[in-house]
Amino acid sequence: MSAAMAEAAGKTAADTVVSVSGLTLRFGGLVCLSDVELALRRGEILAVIGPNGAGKTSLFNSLTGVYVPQEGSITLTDPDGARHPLLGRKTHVVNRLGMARTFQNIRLFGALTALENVKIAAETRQKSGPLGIMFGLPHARRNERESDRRAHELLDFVGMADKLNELAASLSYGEQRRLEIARALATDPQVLLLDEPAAGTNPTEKLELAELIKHINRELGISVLLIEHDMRLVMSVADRVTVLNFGKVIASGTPSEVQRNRAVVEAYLGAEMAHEVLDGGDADGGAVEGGVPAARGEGE
Ligand SMILES: Nc1ncnc2c1ncn2[C@@H]1O[C@H](COP(=O)(O)OP(=O)(O)OP(=O)(O)O)[C@@H](O)[C@H]1O
Repeated sequence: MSAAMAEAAGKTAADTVVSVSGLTLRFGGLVCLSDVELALRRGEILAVIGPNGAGKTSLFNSLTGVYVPQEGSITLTDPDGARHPLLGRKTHVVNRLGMARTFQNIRLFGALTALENVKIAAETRQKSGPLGIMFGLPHARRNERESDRRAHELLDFVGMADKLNELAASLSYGEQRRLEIARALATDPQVLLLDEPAAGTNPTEKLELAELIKHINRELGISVLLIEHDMRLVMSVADRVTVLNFGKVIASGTPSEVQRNRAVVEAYLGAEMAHEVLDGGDADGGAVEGGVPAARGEGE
């Protein structure tokens, strides 16, 4: 292979940061994910949407080592083209390789401050163990200063510089979601997986969140995989959308393409409504916006 060809091949490999192929996950007789194909391109925001129970969180759990699907492959590719198979890897290994996530149900240390929550995550990137810290070894003190600096920087980045010393449990829902994002960023990921980051937030917080997601993507160059029910948020931030229904990918494309995709509209609204929406019938009362429901209530 010529140098130019090798470079071109390398470039192609590096263009996709996470590639999922033939992924099948079963729980007993229940097929939760079925032959899922998905590619997250480097530098993009890809939304994964689908009705309740479609398999979105199970996909995230599979990507981050919480679940081990029976079939298929998940590959993370570094910017230099190095490829890491992720299937069956432990969650902390997946994280160290560059995948960080937030959770549908916020998981913070409620009794610790915002700063401490982020520092703990930053420290997972460092090598000094508890003994180094206990004996106050110079490298441990340096690391402590570094994680402190990084935590300040990230809390500032997510707009929480004035909340450093507040206990996580005392923060508003929107602030807790931001804190979770800062904590995920502290592990220096190349991919950020956000599981329903807008759940429980108010309209102003949703707008701020959309800005933050775009900011993370553009300023930090982090590729984002986003599960979200709020279609306005999805449509405003996603470069592309992949749609799951009953564990299967039923569509992939730009937001406007999937919004008008018949299989997608049927999955959300049923065949009859889809006919009315897509074929010019009376959609009745503005419950839909361009096909897919504009936003769904919390806790669905
Ligand atoms: N550990 C498990 N054991 C058994 N079944 C599971 C498990 N995890 C998920 N499932 C099932 O897999 C299916 C997909 O669930 P999942 O939570 O991934 O859907 P989702 O698209 O994230 O839904 P939602 O939008 O409601 O969060 C559901 O039927 C769920 O009950």
